[in-house]
Amino acid sequence: MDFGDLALLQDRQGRTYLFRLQEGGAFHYHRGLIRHEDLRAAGPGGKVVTPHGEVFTVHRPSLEDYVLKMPRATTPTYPKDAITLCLLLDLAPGMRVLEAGSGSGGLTLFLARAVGPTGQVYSYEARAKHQAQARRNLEAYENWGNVVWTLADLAESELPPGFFDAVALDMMEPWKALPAITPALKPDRFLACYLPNLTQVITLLQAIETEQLPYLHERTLEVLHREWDLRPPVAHPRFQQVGHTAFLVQLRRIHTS
Ligand SMILES: C[S@@+](CC[C@H](N)C(=O)[O-])C[C@H]1O[C@@H](n2cnc3c(N)ncnc32)[C@H](O)[C@@H]1O
Repeated sequence: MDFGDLALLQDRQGRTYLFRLQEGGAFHYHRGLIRHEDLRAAGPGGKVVTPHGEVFTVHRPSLEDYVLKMPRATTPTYPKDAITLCLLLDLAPGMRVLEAGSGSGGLTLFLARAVGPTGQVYSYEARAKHQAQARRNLEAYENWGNVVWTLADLAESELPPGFFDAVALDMMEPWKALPAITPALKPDRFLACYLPNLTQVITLLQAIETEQLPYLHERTLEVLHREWDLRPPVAHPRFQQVGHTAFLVQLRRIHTS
């Protein structure tokens, strides 16, 4: 861990602080100051103690840490959902995955890691400001050199036929983009949508039925993590939990009859 690297500090209560180490820099805490030089010396997995005796552990931020704390243009796909989308899309190294919208780049980071340097993420975004933030976030954390950014409305875009192994949609009205996307997705491969509202899920499924689009609705699910507070003799579910984030809809492309 060196100057210029991202560091995550964690206090004894589990609160975390994300920042970049700078030569001459300092982390200002209400109970004392910690020099970045001391964090560099402690290294990942090490400990530092403030002049007031406050103990922090030093870490490299995981992808989950980073996405939850990175600067935002829009709310990123929640990490528990992003990793489940990779499962629902059956992603593997070397695959080509289409994504919209880029938003803050949270899901892009997970997709890029899943398909790896031999794969490619084609990330579409309609708003320049959002795309710029997504690009900055990817650059700031991890760049496999495998993301192609396109500033365009996906519903209006021309896509190469039978080109993508998977499609991930985190956008308000994904059904509007299905006519453009469908010929571009390989048969028997997956399209998954991240939809906060059940009304969106219903509209999506109705559009598939009324427009007779070639998809099987495999499943719709929610990802629920129930965290526990374990400090014996205290041992119970945490009083504050992440509640609803979104519904994940898994569709499988079939042949047109
Ligand atoms: C909730 S955000 C996506 C967040 C992103 N998944 C992340 O993890 O940071 C939705 C984004 O979709 C974009 N969007 C909506 N409709 C679109 C379309 N038809 N084509 C391209 N982008 C679109 C919006 O501008 C917005 O930035």
